[in-house]
Amino acid sequence: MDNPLYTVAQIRAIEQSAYATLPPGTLMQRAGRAAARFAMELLGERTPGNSRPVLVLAGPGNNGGDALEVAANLADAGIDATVLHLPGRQDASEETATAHERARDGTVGFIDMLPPDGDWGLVVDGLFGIGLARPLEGALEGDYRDLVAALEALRCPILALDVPSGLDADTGAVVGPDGIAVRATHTITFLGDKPGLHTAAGRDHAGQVRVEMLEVGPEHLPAAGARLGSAELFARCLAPRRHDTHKGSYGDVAVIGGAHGMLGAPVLAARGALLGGAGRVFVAMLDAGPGYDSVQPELMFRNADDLDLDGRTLVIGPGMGGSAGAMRLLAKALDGNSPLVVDADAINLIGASPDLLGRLAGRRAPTVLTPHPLEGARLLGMTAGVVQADRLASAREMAVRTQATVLLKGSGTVMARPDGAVVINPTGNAGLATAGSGDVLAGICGTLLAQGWPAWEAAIGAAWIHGAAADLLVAHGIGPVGMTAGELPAAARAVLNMLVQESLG
Ligand SMILES: NC(=O)C1=CN([C@@H]2O[C@H](COP(=O)(O)OP(=O)(O)OC[C@H]3O[C@@H](n4cnc5c(N)ncnc54)[C@H](OP(=O)(O)O)[C@@H]3O)[C@@H](O)[C@H]2O)[C@H](O)CC1
Ligand SMILES: [K+]
Repeated sequence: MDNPLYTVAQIRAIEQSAYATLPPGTLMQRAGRAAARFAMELLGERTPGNSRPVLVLAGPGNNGGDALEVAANLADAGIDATVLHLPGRQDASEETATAHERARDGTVGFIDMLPPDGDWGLVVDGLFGIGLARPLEGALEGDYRDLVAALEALRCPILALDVPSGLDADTGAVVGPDGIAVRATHTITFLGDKPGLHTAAGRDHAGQVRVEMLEVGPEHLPAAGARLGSAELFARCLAPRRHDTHKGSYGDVAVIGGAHGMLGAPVLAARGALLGGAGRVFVAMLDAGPGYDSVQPELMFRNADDLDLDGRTLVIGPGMGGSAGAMRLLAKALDGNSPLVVDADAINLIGASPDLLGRLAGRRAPTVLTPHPLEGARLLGMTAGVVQADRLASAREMAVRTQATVLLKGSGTVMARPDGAVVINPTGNAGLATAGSGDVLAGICGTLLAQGWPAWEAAIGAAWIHGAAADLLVAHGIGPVGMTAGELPAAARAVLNMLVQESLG
């Protein structure tokens, strides 16, 4: 299944293209009907007239028009709908004015302010959609900010229309330096899915996302530059194992890292690589560390300077530090022909050295960079805040500069290629926000490269499997609170085996 993600500019183009072929108001009416159906699903099968009312927030633009259509449809279905309408300074569009009349003519109730003791069954957020032009403000401009803040105290589901109000649909950032945005439990988004619902603050604000195409056919849809990840994007790499194979059939991974005081990081990466299926996994330590891993004695420990790097997939950086020795090893790895995952301290070193950056950009073997936002910021010479303000653009820029596949970690991990293609990973949860989980991810990415996956599929697959492993742990009560990185490799192994099994049909 293809899951394209469209920019606001592309959604506007889809809207205009479809609009030209339809009577005025058709798309808004369809949006209103679809969202009212979704609202009724969320309300469950409660007896009409005997349930808590639905609060519908309608803003000044067409998002508000959608909301008024929802209210009219709910009222027609016998559901008690109350609208809080905050019109703007400008006249409403014709379709929004029509929706307003329809709601006024029916049994919809209108209120001017939020009652302090309101007991709602559901809130519908139709304040702003893709037309949000600036941060939500207080008294001077309609009290949007206070209204959204008041929603935080409610315990009922919140259904956002198109985009949670206050969120940037392109980037997933809350608009404004001290901005506020609706925290919806569900979002019904129109005419195509949007990247901002799936990355940065997007996942926390959008909740569960449903895409509603409003009966607009594929002839109106442009080519998407970004898509939402799915196992189908790497399905061609999932192969069942043959009987007549040996450990040499599944590749060697060498994890290079582990300076003094940071010996755990490469071990976690190596465990991820081993349980992800590599034939042999080495831990190449910079420091004189432990001789073996008592949890995973299959791992082979070596001194980093002594290990032959040829013919091995390398994961370089976990706990590596920034010593001259680390730099020398990194230069050697970058100059070689081994598939390579560049993580953690290795990224910091490259960020500080145009020479290393040049070596990286000149590589021909498969190369994946796995920065977290701060490492990515060092690579681009900016702050982590700027990286996070537009994660897709930042990841694309990193991919161009390094000529490598980039995997920018964070909620809604973003994979980018130098040609601009982007995938946002949909799996994972807050349990991954713990020390060492990035090391395991680098190890999983390395193991997939070692098993012959191309860089793009290895990055998408590693992010997906790592996130699904965390989801599996949560499903078993192991997290999100207290989930540890050491628990991820076994869960990732279970996910990978499930995927291979499913790929057999
Ligand atoms: N047109 C259709 O048939 C369909 C539209 N859909 C829905 O429409 C919205 C997009 O509608 P649009 O009117 O372009 O934009 P919004 O409703 O999101 O908001 C624009 C209005 O809001 C004002 N504005 C913007 N930011 C703020 C702010 N921070 N505070 C106060 N007011 C703000 C803006 O006024 P200006 O002063 O900036 O001119 C506009 O009045 C889309 O998201 C869909 O929900 C459906 O897709 C169906 C088809
Ligand atoms: K909205």
